[in-house]
Amino acid sequence: MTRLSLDHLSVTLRGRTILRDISLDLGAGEFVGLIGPNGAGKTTLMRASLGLVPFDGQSSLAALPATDRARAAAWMPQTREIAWPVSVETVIALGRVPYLGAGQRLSETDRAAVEGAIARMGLETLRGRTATRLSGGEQARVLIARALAQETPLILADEPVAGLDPAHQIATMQLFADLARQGRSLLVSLHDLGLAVRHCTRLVLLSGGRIAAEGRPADVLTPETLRTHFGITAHFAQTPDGPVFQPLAVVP
Ligand SMILES: Nc1ncnc2c1ncn2[C@@H]1O[C@H](COP(=O)(O)OP(=O)(O)OP(=O)(O)O)[C@@H](O)[C@H]1O
Repeated sequence: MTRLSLDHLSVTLRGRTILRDISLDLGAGEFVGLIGPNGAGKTTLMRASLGLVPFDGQSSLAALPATDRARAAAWMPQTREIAWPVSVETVIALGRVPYLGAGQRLSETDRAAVEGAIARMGLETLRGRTATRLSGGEQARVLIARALAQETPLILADEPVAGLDPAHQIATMQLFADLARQGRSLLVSLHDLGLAVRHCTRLVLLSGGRIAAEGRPADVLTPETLRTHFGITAHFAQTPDGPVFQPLAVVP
């Protein structure tokens, strides 16, 4: 089952071509890591997929009416700003808005989704706190919980683990991998290639606005790819604890 289908998608902003001819399908059960150097076009690709920036070509998601889109995909943007000084619980409950009629209160189902998201992100002790007064990493976890509460088949997240401490980074990546195993689909941009290699089912490498490589993590992060697109060398080994990836040096 395809959850997102991009067909020859291109984006031009202020006369500059940012993305060229991107075709990509995301199926049920896939946890796809979108990787690439700064400015490669990762954010733009996710925003265009959602219909948040104009594009040429096709996005199955952007083609949906707004309410259907909000029930099909949850979006966690890179900017973590929470605008209003409301409780953590209230921010997370905003994930249920796509299911509520005008003025309608949360149903039992909505409340269960909010509770599930709070538990999954370990936010029980923060639920009553004012969201704007949390640390950056805590706010990020609240916004991931809001996306989880939306209970969509597809989640798009822009650098969701940036700024989280190691335990929460690993826990969040494991949670995403679990969601994929349960049949959900995730498209997540990541700079931490070590986490990407360990947890993603597929990597898509964007470079210069094009897909430069895609496939199983070990097949994408070759020495040649790392040198050409990231300008680094790295140590990459299969170990009894799973794949281990460590960037080593910048290529002169
Ligand atoms: N509104 C805009 N107008 C003009 N150029 C833009 C606009 N938004 C993004 N760009 C440019 O598009 C390119 C891709 O940006 P994008 O944010 O998609 O990259 P990214 O891969 O997510 O980068 P990073 O890893 O640094 O977050 C950059 O060169 C950026 O300057």
